[in-house]
Amino acid sequence: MEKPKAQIDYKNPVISIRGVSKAFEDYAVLKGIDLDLYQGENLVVLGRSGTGKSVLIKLISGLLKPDTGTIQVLGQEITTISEKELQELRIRIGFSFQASALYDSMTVRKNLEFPLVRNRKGITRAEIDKAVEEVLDSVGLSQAINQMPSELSGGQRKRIGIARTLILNPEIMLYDEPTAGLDPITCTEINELINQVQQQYNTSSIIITHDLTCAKETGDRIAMLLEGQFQRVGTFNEVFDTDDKRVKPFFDYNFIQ
Ligand SMILES: Nc1ncnc2c1ncn2[C@@H]1O[C@H](COP(=O)(O)OP(=O)(O)OP(=O)(O)O)[C@@H](O)[C@H]1O
Repeated sequence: MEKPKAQIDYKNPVISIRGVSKAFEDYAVLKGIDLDLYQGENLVVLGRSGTGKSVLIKLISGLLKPDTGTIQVLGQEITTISEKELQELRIRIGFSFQASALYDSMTVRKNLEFPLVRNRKGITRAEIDKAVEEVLDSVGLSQAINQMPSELSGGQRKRIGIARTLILNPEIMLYDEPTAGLDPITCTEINELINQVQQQYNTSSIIITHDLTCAKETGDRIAMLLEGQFQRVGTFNEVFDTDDKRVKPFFDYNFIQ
């Protein structure tokens, strides 16, 4: 799959992380990391299990505080803002987590309405219907509007989960393991959807994964987290064009071209 060319503003970071460290007890997970996510970019964070990818997402969303360093998100310093400012900022960020977290007892329509009704006070019935129809069309599942989540495949549930995030028009998307547990064809469809979202919604995204096909198909840049630091950052080919003994096996084991 050829990735469509994205409009990326490399002068405008929407997330800027500097010197961030995080330890639990005496176990140092992140050891002074620096990372920028640029406007319009898909940035893939790659790393083995337990390297701190989820900790990174929690730091960016303000669920965890770093021991040292600064984290600017959409121009605000997340480590020092108030709880109210943090709540407002989080509405501008879309979270697509491993478990799509749909409400099993609600139809697709109701699942999609939920974030709108909760976060957009005064929204009218007609506006809600229009937003639901538009977002379902974007993820290619208009026909599923009255279905229950249990009637959908894993890939379809993933799409609805992404739609539920997109309905609030987030400026930043955080995808945590978007292809986990999906078959290879469905993985490719989700990768295409991530690229389509980048184009259509002009989002800047961090995609956390250890799926190298996902990394290759979606990432404008890849940041490889190894031993608590981003050891390699660049395009897919730049990151893997190395004899680094910590990187090579990752490629050889995971990826068959
Ligand atoms: N709240 C916590 N308290 C103690 N240790 C934690 C906490 N959160 C994370 N850790 C530890 O930090 C390390 C990194 O965890 P993290 O969940 O970020 O890994 P990951 O890279 O996301 O892994 P995976 O790909 O398996 O999800 C792990 O060793 C984990 O045990």
